[in-house]
Amino acid sequence: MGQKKKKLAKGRLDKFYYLAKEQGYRSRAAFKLIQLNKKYNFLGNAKACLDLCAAPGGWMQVASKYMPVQSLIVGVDLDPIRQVRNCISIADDITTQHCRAEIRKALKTWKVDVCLHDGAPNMGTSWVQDAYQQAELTLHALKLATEFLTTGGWFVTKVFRGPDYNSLIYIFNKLFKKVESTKPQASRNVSAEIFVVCQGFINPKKIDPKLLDPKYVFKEIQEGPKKVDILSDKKAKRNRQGYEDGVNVLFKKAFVSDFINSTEHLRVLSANNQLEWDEQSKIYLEHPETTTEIKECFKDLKVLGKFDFSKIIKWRKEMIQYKEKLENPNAGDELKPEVEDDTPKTLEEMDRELDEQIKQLMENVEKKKRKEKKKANEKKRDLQKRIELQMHIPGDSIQESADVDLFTVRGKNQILNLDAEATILTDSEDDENYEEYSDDEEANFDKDEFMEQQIDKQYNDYLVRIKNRRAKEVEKVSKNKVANDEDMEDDNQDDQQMEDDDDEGDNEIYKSGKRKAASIEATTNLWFDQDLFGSVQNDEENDDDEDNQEDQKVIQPKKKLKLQNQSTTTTTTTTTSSKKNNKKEKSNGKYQTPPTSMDLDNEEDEKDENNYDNILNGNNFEEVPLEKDIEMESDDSEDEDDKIKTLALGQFLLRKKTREEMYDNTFNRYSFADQELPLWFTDDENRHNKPQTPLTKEMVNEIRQRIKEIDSRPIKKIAEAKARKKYRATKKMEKIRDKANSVVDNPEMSNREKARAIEKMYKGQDKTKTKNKKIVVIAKKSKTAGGGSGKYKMVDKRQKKELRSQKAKDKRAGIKTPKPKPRK
Ligand SMILES: C[S@@+](CC[C@H](N)C(=O)[O-])C[C@H]1O[C@@H](n2cnc3c(N)ncnc32)[C@H](O)[C@@H]1O
Repeated sequence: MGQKKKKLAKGRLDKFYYLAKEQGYRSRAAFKLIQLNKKYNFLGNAKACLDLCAAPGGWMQVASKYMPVQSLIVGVDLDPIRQVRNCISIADDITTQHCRAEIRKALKTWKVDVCLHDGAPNMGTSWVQDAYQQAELTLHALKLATEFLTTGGWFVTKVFRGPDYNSLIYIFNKLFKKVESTKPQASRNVSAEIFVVCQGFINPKKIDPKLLDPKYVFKEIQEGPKKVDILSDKKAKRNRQGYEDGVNVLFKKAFVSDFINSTEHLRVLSANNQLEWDEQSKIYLEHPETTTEIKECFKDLKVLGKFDFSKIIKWRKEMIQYKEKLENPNAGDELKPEVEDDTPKTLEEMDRELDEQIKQLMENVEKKKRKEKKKANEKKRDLQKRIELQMHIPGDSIQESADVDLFTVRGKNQILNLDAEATILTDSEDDENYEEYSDDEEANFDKDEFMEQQIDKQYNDYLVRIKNRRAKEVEKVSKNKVANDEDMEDDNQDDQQMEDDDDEGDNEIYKSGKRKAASIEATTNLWFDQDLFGSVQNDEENDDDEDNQEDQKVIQPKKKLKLQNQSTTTTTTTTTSSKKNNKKEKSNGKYQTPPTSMDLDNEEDEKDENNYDNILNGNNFEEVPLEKDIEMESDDSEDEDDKIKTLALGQFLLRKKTREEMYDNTFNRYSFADQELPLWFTDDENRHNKPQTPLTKEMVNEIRQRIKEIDSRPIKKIAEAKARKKYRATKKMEKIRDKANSVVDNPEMSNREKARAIEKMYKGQDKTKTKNKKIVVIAKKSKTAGGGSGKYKMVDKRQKKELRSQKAKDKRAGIKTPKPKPRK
């Protein structure tokens, strides 16, 4: 059990272990030989191979696989080797003479091209002892190799990097032309093993036995290789290959206290194989962090991974703190006063602190304000949406009016307390709202109010100027024309209205009240102008219409009409209003549809002038078309163009982004006719506020084209029938093709017969050809048909019958009937 654990700890079950299992190799060592052979290819041409220390036979399996068939492979090991295909195995100690004789027996007169050695003596005594035993075993293997290797043969051996490594390399170089040390991938990095590939066995006639005597060679080498001059090779090359001495060569250990106290603790970890618990470090053993895992890790540092090292390093940190605590138990308490600094603060510092606190508070207040503002905005947006979704009727809720107030432009009346409403401000909820504003904001309102006053004054002046000009023109006309009573009356009314206007201009309270009333009405109208209320409105209007049928004209407040125009901006559906209707309205000349197209631009000025006239005349009324007309028009079904426009607009509703864009575009801050707007602004707004539909000519054309395509499609049943017909035809053709193929493949038929048969099959399939109907002329009795002069076939019922019976008779008798000649 313990051994198994050790194996797992060293991570022995690596990829080569699994690969060996998968590929049926008896040991993972097989891959070492595979890799060595891949590099040097010593097995490819070898006819005989001697594998020393071969159990359990992994290398033998590889040799058998890579060497040519029927080559000789002999494996020797202390342990018996299970039979490997085409291999001879010997169980013996390679250091003995008996083994030598056994090998000789197995090889007979043969010499081997390759001698392999992967021997590992029983380890576990001490590192130095193990290394020596390994070197000794290698030398024994070399001895056998020199005996059984053919000239130019290969000797591949495992060597442990240790003090005797260089001695071995020295000997190899004496006996082989080329010696190379290599470490195949399959050999673990943590292992001190290395493979030496010696190629080109020199096969000297006489080899000094001392060269292969371990005790002598290793001793002599340590004392100085120059003394060993067995082969009188004076130029002994110094081998620079292999691993440096000192690195992974010797088993090194250090004390745990060294690791903890050293400033180069990482170097201590990397340079040693083990950390030992000395007297000094025993204090750490009591610490709860010194787990058995940590202790195990210290036993073999070379097998540790990154995670283990990080654990050890963490442990070291804790131990240092622990040590400091042990050495100076009051260290923690001494630190406390430094943390809680009770030194009195200077005035400056206190000031700074206060400033910071104030700043923080201010920021919080600002944040709160912003949040409230945002909330109110959201509320308003929500309300607008609710109105849009017809979930809410403006003016119904008290809450809503408060919100609207908060976001409407504050008229001067509210601020200056000039009108009745303004006086109420002092005790109303508006007052509370007003108090929310800071001094700066109040100053801003004062400025705004002043500016508004100025603008209103200028605008009134402008109106007076226009009024005067108009009056002069009227005067001129009246001089040239014969003034009738009606005109006179109108003028008088105009004058009266002008006077009234003037009065109103002076009386802001009156004006504002009137405007407000108009605005409320406008808002109501705007709401009920939506399509949803169309029928209701029409019904009502219808009723009115009945009352006013005789007059043929109805008079509506001017603002209502204007806001009806505005309402087109808030509802997209109004854009689909009938083109026909527009035409009718235009022809009517009394009412114009809301400015839905650019064509109306030219007419706008004229219209505006009329509006101004109305304002000047104090009418505030405008002629509108008959309600009857509107009703009739609205009853008409939508024509093609409107359908197309609706469809095109509908496309914008499909995507969230375009839908919301369109939705947003229909709103502006004046959509609901904010109260207390300056007159000049509302006038201007009415003139320019036009619905902006995102439709383009291309889009409309595209939809039109699409509808055309849909219209041109056949009805479903016909299309299905056609498809069925086509399907049947294709099936039939497929069948014929199969038959034709079988005909083509038929070896018993001649080409001509094949062609004829295929032609017959395809005959009648071409539906494009019209059938030539045979014209049969049946002459009645002796009469000739048609009386034509050309050849024709006479068909006589009796003759036909006779001919048929004659044919049958002839057939039975085996006579070929001649064709009857046509009668002329
Ligand atoms: C690492 S194993 C060899 C694995 C082998 N190359 C393979 O691929 O299966 C080392 C072998 O050397 C053998 N060995 C050690 N000392 C030996 C000796 N003096 N004579 C023969 N075999 C020996 C051990 O019995 C062991 O089976």
